[in-house]
Amino acid sequence: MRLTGDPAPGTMNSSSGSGNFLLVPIPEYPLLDCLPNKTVKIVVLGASNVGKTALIVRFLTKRFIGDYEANTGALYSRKVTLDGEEVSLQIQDTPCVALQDDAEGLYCQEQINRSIYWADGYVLVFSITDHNSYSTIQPLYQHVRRIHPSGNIPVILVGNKSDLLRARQVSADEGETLAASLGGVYFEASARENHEGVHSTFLHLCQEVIRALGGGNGEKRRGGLHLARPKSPNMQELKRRFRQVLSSKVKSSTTL
Ligand SMILES: Nc1nc2c(ncn2[C@@H]2O[C@H](COP(=O)(O)OP(=O)(O)OP(=O)(O)O)[C@@H](O)[C@H]2O)c(=O)[nH]1
Repeated sequence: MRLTGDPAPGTMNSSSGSGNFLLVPIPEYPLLDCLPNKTVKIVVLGASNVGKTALIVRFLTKRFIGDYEANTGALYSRKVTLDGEEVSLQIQDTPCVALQDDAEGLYCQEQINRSIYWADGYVLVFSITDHNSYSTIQPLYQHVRRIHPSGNIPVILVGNKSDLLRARQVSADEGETLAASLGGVYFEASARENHEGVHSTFLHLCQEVIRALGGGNGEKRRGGLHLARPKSPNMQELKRRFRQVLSSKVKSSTTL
């Protein structure tokens, strides 16, 4: 989901009256500031209501948010320190995916396909309280594979809402078995109750991505379907600002 009344992609609303609502801005920085060869692009994917937005927000802000509106796919940018080195991290939230009636194919918006193509690493999320959301993971992974048919795909599987043990429909064993079949690691997490668990989950994936990229983005796999980078409002805004800066530079150099 998208944050209610999100004033600008990449920032958090600061005017909501909800007690549960987060008031802390997520710092955004221009693409030009991205560290060369040190940009990690992650996409968070999963069925409806599993806690994709809640996990991202928890990771970036240490806070849990309760109020949302439908997710339109915000992109969050952050600098993080990994193993003592600064890395530019971009995390793409996505609208939900759903299984088709035959339970094999996926309803997956074009915007999500773009995000999958763009990303270096994948957080596949289900809710431990919703077996259907677990069932979407395997087809979802196959879908990612179709877009990136060759190469290593850094992926982690997250069983969210681990605070709701009494409502559990998916066992930890099922999570681990599925993660192993995808070639990733399984994490159980609670965006609601535990920041540390969520934090180490995302950091693990960042490290996997850096390893897979071999320290440089230039080597990124290119075998798959060619799709443009996702057009999140955040990216549009950054492009607009970039154009603005360029045109002001041109103007000032021509007036000299
Ligand atoms: N108990 C509990 N509730 C959670 C947790 N994470 C998220 N929720 C709640 O689950 C609901 C869905 O969370 P979202 O983060 O919006 O889920 P989403 O996957 O982005 O949802 P879509 O927009 O439908 O794709 C919200 O009511 C959250 O408050 C969790 O760890 N524990």
